[in-house]
Amino acid sequence: MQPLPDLSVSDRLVVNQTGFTLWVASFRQTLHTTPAGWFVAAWMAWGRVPDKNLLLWLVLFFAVWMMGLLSIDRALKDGCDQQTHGPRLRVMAALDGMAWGLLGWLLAGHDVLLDAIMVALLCGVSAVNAQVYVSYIRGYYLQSGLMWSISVLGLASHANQQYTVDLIVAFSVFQVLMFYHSSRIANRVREGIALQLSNAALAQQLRGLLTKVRIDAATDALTGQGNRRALDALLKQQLEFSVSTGQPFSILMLDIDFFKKINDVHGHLVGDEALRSFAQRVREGLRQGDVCTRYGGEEFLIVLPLTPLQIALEVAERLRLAVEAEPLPTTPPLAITVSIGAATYKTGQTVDALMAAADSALYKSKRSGRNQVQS
Ligand SMILES: Nc1nc2c(ncn2[C@@H]2O[C@H](COP(=O)(O)OP(=O)(O)OP(=O)(O)O)[C@@H](O)[C@H]2O)c(=O)[nH]1
Repeated sequence: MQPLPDLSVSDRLVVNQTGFTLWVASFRQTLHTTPAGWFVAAWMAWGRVPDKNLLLWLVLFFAVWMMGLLSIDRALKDGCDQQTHGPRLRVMAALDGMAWGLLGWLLAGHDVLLDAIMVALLCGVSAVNAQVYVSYIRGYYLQSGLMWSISVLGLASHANQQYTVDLIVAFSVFQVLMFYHSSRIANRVREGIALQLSNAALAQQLRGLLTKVRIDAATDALTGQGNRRALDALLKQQLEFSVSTGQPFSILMLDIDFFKKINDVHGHLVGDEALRSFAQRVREGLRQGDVCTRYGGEEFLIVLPLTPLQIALEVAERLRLAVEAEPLPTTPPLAITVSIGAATYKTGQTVDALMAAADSALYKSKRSGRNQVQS
């Protein structure tokens, strides 16, 4: 069998494990057809071989068959780990091959018709198994190899009859061809599994990247809060919700007072740190469902779902006090204040009109001396 191209050791393990799992499931399926094989064998052999031998073979095969089913069910229940269940299931495959081989041994040398039908039956078993074991080809070599060698040994013990030699040659040619073709098909199947696995891994990686891109596209890089894009989507959503349910919602527009001075005195890096720290303090002062976004520069916009104006003013005042209460933990610590404009959605209003209302309330706060809340 050709080695698979471009597979790492771990990829190879995953491909082997997947192939093994597929084989176990198919192995279980095919065991359902085994009793049909017994029926054909018993019908052929009846009256030609001693009943005792035939019954012994049936009992032995039935035991192997039952053990096989139980082992497979146990493996499937346990998640089919190849390391754990591989050895036992390989033994089952070997016993299965031996049981069929024993049939060949038992029936060989009686008469030309019986032997020919028996070889045809074993070729059929081999052909079926070539498909069943296609994702786990080593199991096929084991199962059919044993079946072929034991039955051929049986036929060879009657090699004084010319037809048994012919049957040995025919069966051997058939088996070699089956091995050759099934190994090539198995290789294609393994390549298919490898391709599917790498596609699935790629799809998962892409899904992860897409989620990250979506989050990044809606997040302000400096403060980690929602950005303008997220705000627009959120406001649209809130407005639709409010229209359909009649529930109020409010927005708060926050602007740090004299922020320019911070940049001028301490530099832009400290200004950036102050923005991060301010955003965090605001975030900490909000309920779970409230959303803080960076509107632009040192302006932030908070969306308060299901909130009437009265409550919005209380939230705003609480935030204003929290900002004023202690300096931001920047280096150096900065004592700042914030002006806030509040507005509540009125039926029929557009998003732009609502924003304009909050903006003019903020302007009023600035005009009235800053560090206050207006609506
Ligand atoms: N460090 C930093 N500064 C920013 C950022 N975005 C905007 N700014 C600065 O924020 C300042 C805003 O100044 P102004 O609009 O004059 O407002 P202000 O000084 O806060 O005064 P009032 O708003 O009237 O109280 C400007 O100096 C901007 O450069 C940023 O991302 N990082």
